[in-house]
Amino acid sequence: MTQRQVFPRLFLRTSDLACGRGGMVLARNLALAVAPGTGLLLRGPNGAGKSTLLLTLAGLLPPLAGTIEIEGHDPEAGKILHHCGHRNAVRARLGVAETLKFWAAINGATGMPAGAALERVGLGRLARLDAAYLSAGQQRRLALARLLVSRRPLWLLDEPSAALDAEGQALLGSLLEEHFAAGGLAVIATHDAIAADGLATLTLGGAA
Ligand SMILES: Nc1ncnc2c1ncn2[C@@H]1O[C@H](COP(=O)(O)OP(=O)(O)OP(=O)(O)O)[C@@H](O)[C@H]1O
Repeated sequence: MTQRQVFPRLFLRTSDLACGRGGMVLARNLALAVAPGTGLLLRGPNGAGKSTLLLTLAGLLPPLAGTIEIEGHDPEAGKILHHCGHRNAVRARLGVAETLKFWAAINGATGMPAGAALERVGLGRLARLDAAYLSAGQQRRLALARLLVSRRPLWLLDEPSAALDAEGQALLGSLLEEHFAAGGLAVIATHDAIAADGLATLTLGGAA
């Protein structure tokens, strides 16, 4: 889908970045450069540090060295990133649409209405179901819908295609391409092939 540029032109850059946790350095000397309308796939074996790098970029873990810069970011413009971890943040006894409205209230209802976002990810007919009853792939789709109800330019996605069927994987690719067409950026940890234009790859080392 063609979409006009809606985000400010942001560049994510790191310089000599090192990240790790539990006393371990997992990656060092990272010079990432992610331009508007593009994404970076993080690959590498289990334990290589992909999730750790995403958490560091999200500001949820401190860098061990180096800097992370978002060029072009106006601090007055509000939050710029979504960090979507590999858990889906679904609570029992909250309906599917209610869950999404909850996230829109927390993160800002700046994107699609919840109903439209559910339709977009293929969950429209399940809007009233208890979200805890969703299958693993459906919960992953609900997590993707969170990206749509609150518009933010930088998506940091940890295993976004886990449990998705082939149609869900194609959906993920098209959501990324729409995000890129709007000038958004993404960094994605994955073991899967993600089919979207505008993706480069960084492989992290480390032992399984
Ligand atoms: N809180 C913690 N304290 C100590 N070590 C941790 C902690 N959390 C993760 N680790 C370790 O950090 C290393 C990197 O984990 P991380 O989740 O970043 O890897 P990953 O590349 O995302 O792996 P996977 O492909 O399995 O998802 C692992 O060896 C893990 O055991």
